[in-house]
Amino acid sequence: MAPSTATIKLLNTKTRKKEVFVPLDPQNVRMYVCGPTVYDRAHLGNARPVVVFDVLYRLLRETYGADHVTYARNFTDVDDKINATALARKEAGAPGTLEELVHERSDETISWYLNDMGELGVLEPNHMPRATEYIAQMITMIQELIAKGHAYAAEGHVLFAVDSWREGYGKLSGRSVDDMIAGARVEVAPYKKNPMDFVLWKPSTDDLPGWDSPWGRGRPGWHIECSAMSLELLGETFDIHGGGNDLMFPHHENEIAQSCCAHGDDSFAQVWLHNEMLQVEGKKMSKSLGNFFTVRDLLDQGIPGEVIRFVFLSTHYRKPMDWTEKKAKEARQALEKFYSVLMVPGMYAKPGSRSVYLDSKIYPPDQEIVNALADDLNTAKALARLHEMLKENAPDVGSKIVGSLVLLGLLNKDTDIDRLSRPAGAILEEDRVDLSIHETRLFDARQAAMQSKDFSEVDRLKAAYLAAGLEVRMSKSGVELVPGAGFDVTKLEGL
Ligand SMILES: Nc1ncnc2c1ncn2[C@@H]1O[C@H](COP(=O)(O)OP(=O)(O)OP(=O)(O)O)[C@@H](O)[C@H]1O
Ligand SMILES: [Zn+2]
Repeated sequence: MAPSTATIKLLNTKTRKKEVFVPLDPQNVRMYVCGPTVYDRAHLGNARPVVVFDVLYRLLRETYGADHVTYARNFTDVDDKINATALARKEAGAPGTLEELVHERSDETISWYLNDMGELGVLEPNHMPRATEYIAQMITMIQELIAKGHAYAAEGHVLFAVDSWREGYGKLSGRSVDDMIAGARVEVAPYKKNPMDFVLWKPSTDDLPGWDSPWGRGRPGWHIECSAMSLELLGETFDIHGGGNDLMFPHHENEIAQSCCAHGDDSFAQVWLHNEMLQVEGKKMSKSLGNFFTVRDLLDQGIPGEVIRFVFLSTHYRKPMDWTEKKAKEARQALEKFYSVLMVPGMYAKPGSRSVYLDSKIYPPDQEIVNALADDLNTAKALARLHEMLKENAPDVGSKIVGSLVLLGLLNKDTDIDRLSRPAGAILEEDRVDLSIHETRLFDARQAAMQSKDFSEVDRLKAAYLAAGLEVRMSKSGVELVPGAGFDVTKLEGL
């Protein structure tokens, strides 16, 4: 693809200025984004940075070429909350050691996360490191920090000595160490030399996950994970570091302190980008406040992922936003219009199918949309431009809409462009064929059960069909499966 030529400008939290983005190496533009702690389903707030940085990833790929961008987003799989879930399962009688249950919980949460984010049209990053796979690198970095006088061991812990880097600490978030100490109300652990010192390593109990280290069996602190993984995957310096603005202090401030002190210069990330929070009645949506709903909740209510993504894109990433039904409705209507432009069989839509030809053809996006994104990810402006394009009569406007929707992550080769305009539960010819297979299967199972008197397979199938939103009508002459409003054909897969 011929890369488009827009100059990218980004508002750098570090300098508080909108700056022209100049990559360290245009052949390999590198971005690191702090990923989730994998203890439970992602709530809608957690999805906001994922979508925001996916838009940036797509823009960078468009600008520098898809093979010239490296994006890493981690999974934090060392955490008390994961341990607590595993412990609860163990107490409820689940088989396996606590360590195995911890691993199982992380695996399960990661697969939910990737599925849910996939529904929002999010591309998978090039690297998705799990903290537990980089413990050796973390230990090495901690040893370097101790050797350089930036960290000290005490009572099985290792702490970063904030006093050793007063000149740099607090710059990102705009705080001075003295103010921070004055404002600190936390009870200070006796092994800390300074109340602001933070944990690099801490002891672990025998039944919980832990690793051998020069300071005894223990586990890493959260901040060192990102410093070690970004170093390993992207190098000492890289272009962009992102995350929600709730991470700016202390997490990102601490990452900077660790990395700059370990590397011995003040390089690390060139540009820091922070998204604002998704809110509920003026407060951050968060697990601890309990004011959350998950991405999966919305998908289960029949709100397509594209609609959720569209709602995110309608607000600039640096502004707080909330989720409302009105926004979802408007997003759905807008997408319906854009997709309807594409339903020209043989042109964009595959004949007799609901998806778009994207495998073989490349549609360049509209330049004004690229420009809007290049201007500190002005997604709202990009969407406004899409609306304008609907009114244009130019012969290539359809292909530009396709290209722009692809760039925005609102269209891919699997998108069912007809879905939004179909009434909920409406069944297409292709799906009917599937149902007749299932009807025959249930019928045969019942015939067999009459002989064997073992109805377990019949019960299993019936339960699965009900769960997929089908009404099961059984009579002597046959079986009929009737889709209800909540029918979800994907739930029949793998039966
Ligand atoms: N309400 C929100 N709006 C936008 N981003 C959020 C919100 N809540 C968390 N994030 C972001 O989600 C990502 C994952 O964060 P993390 O795993 O720490 O969240 P969590 O502990 O599950 O969430 P919570 O903040 O609800 O306790 C981070 O980049 C964080 O900034
Ligand atoms: Zn991080």
